[in-house]
Amino acid sequence: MLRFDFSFMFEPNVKGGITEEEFSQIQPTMTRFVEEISREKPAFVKVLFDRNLMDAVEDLREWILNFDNFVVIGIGGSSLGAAALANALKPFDWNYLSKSERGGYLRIFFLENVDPDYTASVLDRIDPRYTIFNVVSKSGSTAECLAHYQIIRGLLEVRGLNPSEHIVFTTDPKKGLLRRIAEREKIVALDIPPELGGRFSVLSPVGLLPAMAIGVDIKALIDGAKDAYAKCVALDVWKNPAAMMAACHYLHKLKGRRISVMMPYSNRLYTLADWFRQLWAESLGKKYSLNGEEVYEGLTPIKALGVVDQHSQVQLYNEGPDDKTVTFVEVENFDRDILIPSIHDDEEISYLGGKRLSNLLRNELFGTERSLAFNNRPSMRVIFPSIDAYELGQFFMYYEFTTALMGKLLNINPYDQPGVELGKQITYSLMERKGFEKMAFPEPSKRVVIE
Ligand SMILES: O=P(O)(O)OC[C@H]1O[C@](O)(CO)[C@@H](O)[C@@H]1O
Repeated sequence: MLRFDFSFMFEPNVKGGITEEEFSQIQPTMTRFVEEISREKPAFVKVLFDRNLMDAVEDLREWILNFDNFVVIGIGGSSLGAAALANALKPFDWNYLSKSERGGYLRIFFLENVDPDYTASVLDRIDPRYTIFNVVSKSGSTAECLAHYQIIRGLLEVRGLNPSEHIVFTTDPKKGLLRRIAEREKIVALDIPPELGGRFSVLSPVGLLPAMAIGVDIKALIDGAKDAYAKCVALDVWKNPAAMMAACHYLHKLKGRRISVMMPYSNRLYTLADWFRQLWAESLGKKYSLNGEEVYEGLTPIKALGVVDQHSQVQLYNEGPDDKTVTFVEVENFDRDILIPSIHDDEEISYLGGKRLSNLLRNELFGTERSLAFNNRPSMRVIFPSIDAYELGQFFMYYEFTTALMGKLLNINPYDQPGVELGKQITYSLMERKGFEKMAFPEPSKRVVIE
């Protein structure tokens, strides 16, 4: 099981940390909110116990494994979870390996951003004859996804390939354009439960299908999440990692620490921080409270990579404004390790000889953690005994539950994202989408441009 170390979130370990009194005051509230959420059973919990969703993915296994390439076409919650899984659970050279070296599983590519250079370079790398395109969109109307969908449709058409043999949708079970096209053209379509938000959907077919295609043990993923959920509903806050994380981040927010840095000391877990960023930002950044008051609430998620960002960000974390909490993500056992040979006796280098690279990485984490504590900057650690599907499943569940608790503490709705719509509508207007012609939007009356 993942472990959590909150020591440096608290006094006396960190001056200005959480006091015992502050924590005991919030404990009854945390217990009440844990009870409420376990009673409410939000969609991200229900999805774990919906066997049909997993079966629908498993039913496609034989078909999917015929292909060589799996291309995820989606953005935000429709791609970040799958990208985090692929990056964490597959070696960095996965796409360069042969099919037999991949154990019969597929290469994986992501078409998220509509950057033509990037999209073209991905399409250069895949032969559509041996490719399955997974078009993932809960709403079925996201412009980036639909643009990429039409591009690959065009590609299949010029190759005389049948779209229903190379495309699988993941979308709303009833609503939206993709569902309509699926019915019209008999294209296979997996369901995203209607009440499940994109950023909470990694443990649904949104994440499970790509994960299966690259050989991830999706049952272990769900089992990890279920075992974490069992801890998330513990009423004793001291035994409940999600309640502890929410209480600590909330109490530090009250102390002015609104910025949440996630700093994995692992390249494989770095993309998890991207998934966390959407979850935290889109769930907690809300203009209105549940009572309709203007609150402009939210905590700002920032990602950093250990140890690389020790050499770029830590100066700020230690000596800049005291407005952050840092979450280190530690790996205890890496799949591989390297012994540093002793080449020179010079004092500046000899101490590294005979040591393991993982040893250096871990001591760098501890060094940074202690330097923050020395500067009275709070931090916590999430500890992965190793990196596998079971642990990833836990991580997703702990953070989804923590986010739900933060929504209660901040008195906002963590499941909607009204603030993303205006930008989309202005884009529709600029792209001359029917019905958006009259969109008025602010133009700078005073232009300040340096040519
Ligand atoms: O799955 P969809 O509906 O294409 O949306 C993709 C993403 O866009 C958002 O709606 C934000 O614009 C996210 O909430 C969502 O994860």
